[in-house]
Amino acid sequence: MTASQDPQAAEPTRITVPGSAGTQPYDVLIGRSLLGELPALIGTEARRVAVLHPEALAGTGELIREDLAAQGYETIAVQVPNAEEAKTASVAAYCWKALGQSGFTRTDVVVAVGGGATTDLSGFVAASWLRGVRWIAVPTTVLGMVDAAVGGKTGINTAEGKNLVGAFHPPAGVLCDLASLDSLPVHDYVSGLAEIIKAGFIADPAILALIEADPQAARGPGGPHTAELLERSIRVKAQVVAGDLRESGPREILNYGHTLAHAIEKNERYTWRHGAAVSVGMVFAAELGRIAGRLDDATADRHRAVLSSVGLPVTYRGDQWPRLLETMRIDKKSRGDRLRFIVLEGLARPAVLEAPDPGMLVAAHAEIAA
Ligand SMILES: NC(=O)c1ccc[n+]([C@@H]2O[C@H](COP(=O)([O-])OP(=O)(O)OC[C@H]3O[C@@H](n4cnc5c(N)ncnc54)[C@H](O)[C@@H]3O)[C@@H](O)[C@H]2O)c1
Ligand SMILES: O=C(O)C(=O)C[C@@H](O)[C@H](O)[C@H](O)COP(=O)(O)O
Ligand SMILES: [Zn+2]
Repeated sequence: MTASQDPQAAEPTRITVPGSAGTQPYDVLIGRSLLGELPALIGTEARRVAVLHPEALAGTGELIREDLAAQGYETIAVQVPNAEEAKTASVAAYCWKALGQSGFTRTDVVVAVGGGATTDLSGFVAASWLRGVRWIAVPTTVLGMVDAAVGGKTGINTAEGKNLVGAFHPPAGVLCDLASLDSLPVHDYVSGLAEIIKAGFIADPAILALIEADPQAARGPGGPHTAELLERSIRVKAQVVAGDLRESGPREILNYGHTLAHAIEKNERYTWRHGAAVSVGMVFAAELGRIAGRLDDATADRHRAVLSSVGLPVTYRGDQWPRLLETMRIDKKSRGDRLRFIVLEGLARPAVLEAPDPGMLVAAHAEIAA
């Protein structure tokens, strides 16, 4: 029996991401056994479908490919490396070659099955192939569901840093099958909690209360609030990107904690998970906000407490500051020589801190230095 024929499938939750900057609205579905939704999203014009998946999900990728082949599409499965190793120009070129050799035209469709690294790469391949083909995201990690697959930021890394090449190219739909979280290692599950906690601090403090009520339960898919945490975070993301797809202003709040996080990821040669780096980055941003006189002590301290309660890191090697500072200069929020950070002026009150005094950065760094 294919997943699309599962009689147990309950009605999924549907969150619509409104169209923005001339793009079409699309739905994020959260539930179980959602593969039956794929053909409607692929549409009737498509003849070929490419299923991109990481090595770790070879079985799932093949199952989806077979399901679509049985429905009459010409299908290819394209296996890419796990995690950040997939977000390179050479892997993108490998995918372009696979599309070219299969005769992939503008009406054909990419289906991305995997975590945020896979959906970032696949979305970028879809954005660049023939200058843009339709793609559908099937995120299989917490982080992919609540953040990476939603909002249309796609991209790859370069030797100089994280996500430096990419495109805004929203998917035609996002299918979050909760069953896929059962196979996710706890380390990866917890990494996704960092982006959920980010959504809590920048927009929806109820998220923080749900996690603080039982941090241990939040560390796995069986917790009492799993679905609510995912849904609340997706609603935050959907609402923010709806107003500013191309990040001309308000969308920058989703980058809370990311200025330092991306520098840590590069410094660690991408052996740290993104969420772990975002966790340290948010503590840094909270300290920066406090030192700049914008954020109260209690909210700043709450970052360290809630992040460490679920097992996320809140410190980083103290001897790396010059390298981190250098990398932060190429952050996408920078303007010329001016570094720009998202800070909080209270719970759910994000703001931009422009060109902070270097002494403030050093002082904030001292608070996270191990
Ligand atoms: N585009 C965006 O808006 C956006 C937002 C947030 C993060 N991101 C990006 O997302 C990436 C991080 O994504 P991630 O945390 O999902 O990690 P990931 O994609 O690197 O996946 C982590 C590991 O889990 C494996 N995996 C995935 N699903 C699995 C499953 N169900 N069971 C077992 N193993 C599974 C992967 O193959 C990989 O080895 C980073 O590159 C980050 O920059 C993008
Ligand atoms: O969607 C956004 O906008 C974000 O900033 C979400 C982040 O969680 C995500 O990591 C994003 O990929 C970072 O984007 P970048 O523009 O800083 O590379
Ligand atoms: Zn992120």
